[in-house]
Amino acid sequence: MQEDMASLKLDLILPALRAIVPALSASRHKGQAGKVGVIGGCREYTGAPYFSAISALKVGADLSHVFCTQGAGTVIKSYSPELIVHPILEESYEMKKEKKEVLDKVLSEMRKWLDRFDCLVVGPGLGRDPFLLDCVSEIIQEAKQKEIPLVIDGDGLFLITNSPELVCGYPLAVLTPNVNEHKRLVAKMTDISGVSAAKTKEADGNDLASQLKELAKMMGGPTIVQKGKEDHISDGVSVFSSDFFGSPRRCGGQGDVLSGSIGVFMGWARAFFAAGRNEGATFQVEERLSKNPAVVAAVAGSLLLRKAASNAYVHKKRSMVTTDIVEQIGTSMEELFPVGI
Ligand SMILES: NC(=O)C1=CN([C@@H]2O[C@H](COP(=O)(O)OP(=O)(O)OC[C@H]3O[C@@H](n4cnc5c(N)ncnc54)[C@H](OP(=O)(O)O)[C@@H]3O)[C@@H](O)[C@H]2O)[C@@H](O)CC1
Ligand SMILES: Nc1ncnc2c1ncn2[C@@H]1O[C@H](COP(=O)(O)OP(=O)(O)OP(=O)(O)O)[C@@H](O)[C@H]1O
Ligand SMILES: [Mg+2]
Repeated sequence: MQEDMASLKLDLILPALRAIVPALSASRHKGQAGKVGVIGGCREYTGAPYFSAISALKVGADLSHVFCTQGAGTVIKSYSPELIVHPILEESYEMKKEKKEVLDKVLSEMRKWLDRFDCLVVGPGLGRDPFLLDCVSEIIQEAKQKEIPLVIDGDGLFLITNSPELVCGYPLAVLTPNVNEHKRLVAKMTDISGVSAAKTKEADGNDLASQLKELAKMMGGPTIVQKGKEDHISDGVSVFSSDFFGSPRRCGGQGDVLSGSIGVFMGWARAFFAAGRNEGATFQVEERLSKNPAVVAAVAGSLLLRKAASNAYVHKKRSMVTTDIVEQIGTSMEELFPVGI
């Protein structure tokens, strides 16, 4: 383990994490517990944006939207009546109008909603169509101007690996790379920074955790959750490892549950910090838990996903799939963040 990496103790961090979760109360209106937008869903992938968006609702957001392509829209709607689905994106192969016209239309549709979101999750099942990614780059830039938090996952990481300037310097971004995505990001950033060939070679090695803080520093703002057997989380200042619970099943889609969950915690943590409530006694319990809301949200999301995966595994063992994890989010939330505390 890296020297300055803090291994979090559950009993010490739980009071602080519980403090950011809003109370349930009849005096709160719809939307106050969170509105999340997921940008993803294309010809190939409809499961990933669904997992991310439905997880956001089950963690406790009031509204969860998906922005996807036409073809994916009907499919995602059929998975769940809970999601608000906007089939506004277009891939090159299905485009019948000029690119500029389509881009303007996508942006004008997106602008109707953008201000309302507490967080945008960009990338689960987005695909890699170049035109679609150009549209998403524009959306990211508008979201940044409005200071909307971003969780970047899946093909969103492919996009920002090719164009890191989209998120470098933006502290309201959380990047959630898996091992492959992390290696690609390290290679790109070391290349840009002119780090020596020897260092770049390190990016191919297994010691990814030790590169994490350096990577986060190079990106100068975003918090990075490097997913794996343990999740390592860094904003370039602190590095935490989250090795709570988890399961030995590696079915696809667990990262999508994580991204949607972090999206909700990000909105909650930001509101909590903005109100200055992190200065209170509860939040001092674990001094080492960061004062950066993005890090707090990442730690909470990782803890929850790993708890839900562990619970699902107890019931389903080898047949456990991501739908089983989604079903366990409610129980896991209640075990970690009981209503009424
Ligand atoms: N149901 C759905 O709709 C889902 C859709 N999804 C969406 O798919 C899109 C692409 O995402 P991705 O994760 O498949 O792409 P990427 O990271 O390039 O991995 C590709 C290959 O790399 C390998 N590999 C992966 N992890 C590794 C590891 N830890 N250690 C070592 N190797 C590892 C492994 O290769 P293999 O073992 O097959 O050779 C893997 O197959 C993205 O939009 C995402 O959101 C998913 O969310 C799942 C559910
Ligand atoms: N070897 C492991 N042991 C225990 N938990 C793991 C392991 N690998 C990943 N996880 C958990 O699963 C989560 C998702 O990580 P994973 O590497 O599967 O992401 P991903 O490839 O992006 O997933 P997805 O299939 O959704 O795209 C991590 O946050 C981590 O908590
Ligand atoms: Mg993924």
